[in-house]
Amino acid sequence: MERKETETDRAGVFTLSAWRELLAYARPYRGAVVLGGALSLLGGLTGLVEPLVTKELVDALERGETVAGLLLLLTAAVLGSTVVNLLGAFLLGRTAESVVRDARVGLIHRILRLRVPQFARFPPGDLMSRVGTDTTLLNQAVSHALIDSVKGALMMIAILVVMVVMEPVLVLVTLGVLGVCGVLVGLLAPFYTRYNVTVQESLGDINNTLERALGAFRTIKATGVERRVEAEAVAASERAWKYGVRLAGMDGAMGALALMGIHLSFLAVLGIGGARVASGDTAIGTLIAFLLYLFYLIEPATELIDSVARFSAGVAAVRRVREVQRLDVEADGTPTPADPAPAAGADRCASLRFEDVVFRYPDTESPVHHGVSFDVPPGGVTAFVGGSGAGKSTIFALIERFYEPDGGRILLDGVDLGQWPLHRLRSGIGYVEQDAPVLAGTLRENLLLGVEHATDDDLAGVLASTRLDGLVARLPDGLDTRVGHRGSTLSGGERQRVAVARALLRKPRLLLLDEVTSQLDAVNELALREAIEQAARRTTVLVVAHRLSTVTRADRIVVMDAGRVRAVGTHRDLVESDDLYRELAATQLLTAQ
Ligand SMILES: Nc1ncnc2c1ncn2[C@@H]1O[C@H](COP(=O)(O)OP(=O)(O)OP(=O)(O)O)[C@@H](O)[C@H]1O
Repeated sequence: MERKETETDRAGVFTLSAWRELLAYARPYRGAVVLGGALSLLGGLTGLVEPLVTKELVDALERGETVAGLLLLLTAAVLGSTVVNLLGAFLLGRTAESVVRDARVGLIHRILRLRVPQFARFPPGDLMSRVGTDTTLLNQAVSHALIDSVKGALMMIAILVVMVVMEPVLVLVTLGVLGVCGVLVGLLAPFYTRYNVTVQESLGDINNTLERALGAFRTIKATGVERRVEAEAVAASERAWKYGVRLAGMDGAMGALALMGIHLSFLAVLGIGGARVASGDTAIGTLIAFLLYLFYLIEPATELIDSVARFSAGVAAVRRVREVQRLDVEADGTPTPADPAPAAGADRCASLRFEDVVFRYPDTESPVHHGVSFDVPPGGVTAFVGGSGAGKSTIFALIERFYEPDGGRILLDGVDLGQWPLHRLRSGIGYVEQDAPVLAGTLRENLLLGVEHATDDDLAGVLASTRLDGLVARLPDGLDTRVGHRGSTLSGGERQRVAVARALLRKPRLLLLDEVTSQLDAVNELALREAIEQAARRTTVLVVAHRLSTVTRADRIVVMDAGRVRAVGTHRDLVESDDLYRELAATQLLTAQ
């Protein structure tokens, strides 16, 4: 599968700006981060008292003194550091979870409000993996990379300071050995980053492949391409496995290097320190305490190395999350509770006017509309007919403001569409898309989508007019029957009628119906046509239809041809005046009505 070049590919991952982006996520929680970090540090520092007390204890034993007080102090230090560590870890863990929640909430908010052209840039599977997997990696980056690296570095500094105070010569020995291991880890780090990015991209590829296939499950089966889809997903899984294994190897190597460094330092300190004890330059208690501190370095050193790993995974995730957050969203597409009630006159039929509208879809060569003009007075049925690709559905997409025209004007009730608050505009429109989508859930949920306030009488009336009442009576749980993924347990015609019923329940001022009778039998088509004509008494209805039989009774018919309005009139007018329409009528209706 072809993969788009992402910002992550172009920018590399170990950049300063990546750190800044991570910090930006943690900024709202800086209080908690500082307190949690301070507690963790304090816990670590409290633990550092233990070797010092141990040294005192050994010295006291050597001098034959009583050690009960020191033992009590030691116990208090252990308990104190445990409690403080626990509090710190909880606070930091909670912060990391909060950062993930914020990122998810932000992404969900943004994705649902994306402008339609922006949404088309990302496959849904990719967007979902950004909300799910990438935000989880963010947790790792914040809790491990950001916090643990700072904490680990501070702890190491604190421990080294204590060690310098105790025995500077042995610190030099320790740093020499640890330095060599640190350089080796540094050499491995870029590989770790690269492997991590590949694993994440491969996971995204699996998601995309499956999402594409599961979205058209029956087509995949009917065309027999299960093996090909499987091969694509398996190839991506293999790639994730291959690089995952390399990462596991790197993880092991980096951890082993850190441990080896500590152990080699231990041996070097034991050798050189032992000689210094023998020569009387160092007390035995000091050497024991020093060696204990050396082992205390294991935790912060491992934390630091772990942060490198988590950070490299997290930065790519941050960038993928940010890519979505930078996309354009609609300013006011959804109503808020504070929005005022609909304006006076909102129950009137809408009037519509297209004035010389020019429109080209983003990233396409030529316009779809080359100066489309027509007038629709309030009420009645206006039908759009014309060849496939003439630009009929695009008219509806422009009315809903999924796209903005490149030229000309569209006026609703005499007001330019751009002047309408988006949610106010859409709340007055009932729109049924060409493939009449039905969502997973119950029939009732589908019908009441966006019209939760509809009364039982409204519902019963609409069910009767769309002839869905018979279906509801047959279903085991009536309106509460689940309709499957994308309404898969309904027939095509039933799905169309559910979509129309949902639009009618909105009691719209403008009803846009795109090919809503294509899958209906003659009886249901006639019934739906009557329901639409009834609705046209209180609503302005626009329909796109391929079958002329469905629109011959329309109040006006707009004939479109290659992005232009060719003629407008009633069926009778057009049969007389327009060649293309007459031809369509002759082939479809056989006899002009
Ligand atoms: N999102 C899109 N991006 C790019 N081009 C598009 C997009 N949607 C439609 N088009 C193109 O715009 C042209 C007009 O499409 P439109 O859906 O408006 O035609 P139509 O008259 O409704 O056709 P049909 O009767 O087949 O549904 C077509 O050539 C189509 O390929």
